Amino acid sequence: MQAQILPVPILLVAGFLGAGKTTVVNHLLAHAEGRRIAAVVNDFGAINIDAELIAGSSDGVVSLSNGCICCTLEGDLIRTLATLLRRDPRPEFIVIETSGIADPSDIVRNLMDPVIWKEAPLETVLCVVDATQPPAALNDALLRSQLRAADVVALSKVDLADAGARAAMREAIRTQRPAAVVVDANHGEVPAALLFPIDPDRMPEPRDVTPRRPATDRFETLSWTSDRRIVLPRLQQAIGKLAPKLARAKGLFETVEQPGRLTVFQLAGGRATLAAGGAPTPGVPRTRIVFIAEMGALSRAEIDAVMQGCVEAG
Ligand SMILES: Nc1nc2c(ncn2[C@@H]2O[C@H](COP(=O)(O)OP(=O)(O)OP(=O)(O)O)[C@@H](O)[C@H]2O)c(=O)[nH]1
Repeated sequence: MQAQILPVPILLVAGFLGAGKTTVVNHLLAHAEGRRIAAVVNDFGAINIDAELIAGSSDGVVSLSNGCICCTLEGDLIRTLATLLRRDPRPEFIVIETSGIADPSDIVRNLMDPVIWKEAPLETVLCVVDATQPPAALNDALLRSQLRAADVVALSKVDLADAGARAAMREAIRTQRPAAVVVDANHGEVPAALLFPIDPDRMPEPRDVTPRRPATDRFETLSWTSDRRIVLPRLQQAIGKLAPKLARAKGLFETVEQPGRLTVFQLAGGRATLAAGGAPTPGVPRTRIVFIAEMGALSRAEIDAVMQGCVEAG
């Protein structure tokens, strides 16, 4: 007798640039508690930064010691899912992190492919919303489309927002998406019970998806790499100059001040942070930064000119 193959539920994680999606996915992977989770992370530039933040490792599939795996979405989502479903052991849950500039309804439509739906039905759409942003930010068309698709909304960065701001944001979310459950996600923590099904045999209902709207290229991504090290005070000055034009930036680099180890740089919601990263990988450029801006806000020449001034002399 052939063993029954259980469907593998999919959790889709949406949210605006820098909202905290990777932080939620990281938390899920780090607290998998025996669940074999496969995470598909989105890489928005030529540089594979998300995967590195998750596992401290690079290229393609990363296996974690707790049985979870992680891969970047390269090209076709359906093909990536088919590859994951063929793995032995098979994942029990799949988490897909969408790009911060994606309308999730496009991905939901793809996931309703009948073959994929049978094997890996979309269980939950989670939208991560930055609690430090003003509630009016939810009026943005892209954010609205992300909220509209959500079953669960996770408020991120609640540690940085006061009670009044959090309540106002919750209210604004409820107005736009009354059907969603809204929870606080402190440093990426969302209760697993809200994201994964209790009954593995129950198939989720197919979803209504709004008709496809023509895609508009609203953001552009500019990647900058160098083999030279960053001079930190110069970078801080440069980011101050570029920040008003940026929707998001993140990077990994070695600094003159701390040679031999990487620094992780993040700019999200207008807030820049630096954190310690792992060891540099031989053969990989010392400085890798991805900048995302609204179309036309920032030119490649401007990035080049500003960033050239931030690295040590050659
Ligand atoms: N203080 C605080 N910082 C957070 C929290 N969640 C996320 N962050 C920070 O916010 C920044 C962006 O978080 P990410 O998880 O990378 O955001 P993202 O949505 O995956 O970003 P993109 O994929 O680039 O759109 C990082 O510097 C995180 O450390 C939180 O709950 N509290």
